[in-house]
Amino acid sequence: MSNQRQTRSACLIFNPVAGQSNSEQDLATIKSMLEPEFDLDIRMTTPEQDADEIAKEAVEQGVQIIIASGGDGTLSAAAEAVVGTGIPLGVISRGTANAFATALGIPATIPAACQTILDGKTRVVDAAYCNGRPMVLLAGVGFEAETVERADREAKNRFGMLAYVLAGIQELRNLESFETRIETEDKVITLNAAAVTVANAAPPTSVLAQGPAELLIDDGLLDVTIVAPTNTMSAIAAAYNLLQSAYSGEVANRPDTGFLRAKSIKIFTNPPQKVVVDGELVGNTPINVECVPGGLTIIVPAVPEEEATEKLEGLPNLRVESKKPPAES
Ligand SMILES: Nc1ncnc2c1ncn2[C@@H]1O[C@H](COP(=O)(O)OP(=O)(O)OP(=O)(O)O)[C@@H](O)[C@H]1O
Repeated sequence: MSNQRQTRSACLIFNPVAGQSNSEQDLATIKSMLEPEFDLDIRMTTPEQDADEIAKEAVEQGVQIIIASGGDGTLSAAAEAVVGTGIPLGVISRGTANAFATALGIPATIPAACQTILDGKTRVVDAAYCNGRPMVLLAGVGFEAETVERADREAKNRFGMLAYVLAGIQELRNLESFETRIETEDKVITLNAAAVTVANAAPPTSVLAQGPAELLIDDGLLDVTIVAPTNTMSAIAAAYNLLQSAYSGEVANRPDTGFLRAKSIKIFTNPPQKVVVDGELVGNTPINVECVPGGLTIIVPAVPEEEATEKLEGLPNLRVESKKPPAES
């Protein structure tokens, strides 16, 4: 094959143990689609060297595009490393939850994600810094952090997405509220809460981020959702209401749920609470989250993802045949 069409250089960061699929097959598919168009420098993550380190190295070496392929951990780490660099990030999601791709409107299948990268349409969106650390999706204080800690690797391998749900249900039993002080650029709010989430972008399944009707990723602002149920039953009802808000585009309207929008958010709690940033436990409160308008350049579908009305691809023994239109009588 001639190399004439290989014009763009791209670093492909690939986690060989992400998700539950066959990673050799996944890599072969990615290579077959991208190699005709890109000069691909493929780098595997290892337990010692994660996507963050590899992406930073590639940025220093002046790579044109970074493509990350793995679960949410790999994708978030690579995205965080390119915040503020202007280097476009391509995303090929192969994880358990695929929250990152869903939040950014990137298709979840490997062929569709590769096609998106080949089409090469970029979109400049916001990012954020949480305690000085880059953040792309959200920071969770309290409940969400406890849930992430519970959904460990072994459980994720066994149960996939269900691991998070099971962890969430277990956590609901120990629901505890804490004193919270939220400071924005123009307000100081004090209240009791069980979960406070600061989101730049979030998939609908990040229920605790769904207070507002819609999370805008390019408005220069962050969305705070506060959930303050007083018992397990109202926690379940609040979560259900938030899930509805995510899918219906209406604001959460229960008295134990609140939301606000700001550019800069400080959160103090008593007692200190665990904090998760983009799915990873990073420490305890207090946190200071600052929006970075236009901080991330992401490769997105040329036509925004429509709600699929049909999806059959991947089903065992699949065969689809077109029927002849019925003869007019
Ligand atoms: N070659 C490797 N061998 C073993 N572990 C690895 C390797 N490369 C990366 N890891 C580990 O994989 C984890 C990141 O996994 P990633 O988020 O990509 O997938 P996942 O856990 O399947 O997805 P999700 O977060 O969506 O559940 C990190 O903890 C990292 O240390």
